[in-house]
Amino acid sequence: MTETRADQRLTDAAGKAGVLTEALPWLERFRGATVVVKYGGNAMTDDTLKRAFAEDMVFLRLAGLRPVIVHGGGPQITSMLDRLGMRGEFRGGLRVTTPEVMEVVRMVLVGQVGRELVGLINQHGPHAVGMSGEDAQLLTARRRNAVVDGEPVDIGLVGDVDSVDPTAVLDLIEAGRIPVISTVAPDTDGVVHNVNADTAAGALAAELGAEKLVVLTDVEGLYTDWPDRNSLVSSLDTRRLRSLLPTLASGMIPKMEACLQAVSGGVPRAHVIDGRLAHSVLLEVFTSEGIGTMVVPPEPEPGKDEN
Ligand SMILES: Nc1ncnc2c1ncn2[C@@H]1O[C@H](COP(=O)(O)OP(=O)(O)O)[C@@H](O)[C@H]1O
Ligand SMILES: CC(=O)N[C@@H](CCC(=O)OP(=O)(O)O)C(=O)O
Repeated sequence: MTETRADQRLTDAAGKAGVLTEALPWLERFRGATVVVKYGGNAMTDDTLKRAFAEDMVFLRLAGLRPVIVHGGGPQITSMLDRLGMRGEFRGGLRVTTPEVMEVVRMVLVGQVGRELVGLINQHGPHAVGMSGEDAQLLTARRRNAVVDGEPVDIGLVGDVDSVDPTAVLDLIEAGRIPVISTVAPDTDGVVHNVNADTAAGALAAELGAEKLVVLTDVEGLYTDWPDRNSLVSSLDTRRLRSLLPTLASGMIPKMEACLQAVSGGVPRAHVIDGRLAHSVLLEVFTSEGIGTMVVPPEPEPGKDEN
């Protein structure tokens, strides 16, 4: 029997309704939940993708969730350093940050990348407010002692998160806003440090008691044997992640450390997803299958209480 145009319309309509009804249990479950979304610089190279990301954040907010965005901007910083004739270098996935590089990092993250995201979201209404780790003592940094290949290395003004004061973020969330956070932060002496955005997102998700941490990047998820494309892992617990961490390379290190910190700090799930796919956040949050790699707490062993 041949399918008529009317049959086709009915099939399409049923498919669309199916997408919406599949979202219903997740809408119920995540209503009021805080979701920290880390938007990596490598996933924001395309204007269409950036607009889709902004739509997703507004969608989450209007669906009753409480999105908090922590953005990166590594490639954007590198491109500005190039334009200024300055040399950039990474050690162990972190940028070596001299005082001169720090000025560029702050200018690009706060003044360029953060502003652009706020602007894109606010094309849909007065939702987004930008802030940096410097605002209202949101983040206090502690200089990071990096170790690469077992050797201590000086990577300059790179900070770990020493403390988080989430008051200003909570105020914005309560007011119905979407905080958009740039990850530069002063130490206790007021010296501004460059904090990796994954690191900051992990710490913030734990401190806010988020329901989820979602990290958008430019790869499908975590490959246990990178770059073997057959080694993509859809779910792993923190115990397995801890044992994998020493084998990971470059940008994946801070990302998976952030997932580990968030889940160990009480966040039930952390996800690394492909930001090159338009609306990947909606697919992760509102579909039963989800996408990317999910990190969860380990099943408790009998008689043990461990994260
Ligand atoms: N085990 C791994 N699984 C997935 N990606 C990996 C792995 N090891 C290294 N990578 C690299 O890490 C990159 C993501 O990190 P990064 O470039 O810092 O992204 P972002 O700008 O989103 O923070 C991937 O594009 C990939 O090239
Ligand atoms: C210390 C450190 O490496 N800081 C990062 C901050 C930006 C960032 O994390 O950007 P992505 O998320 O796009 O990688 C940097 O200077 O590139």
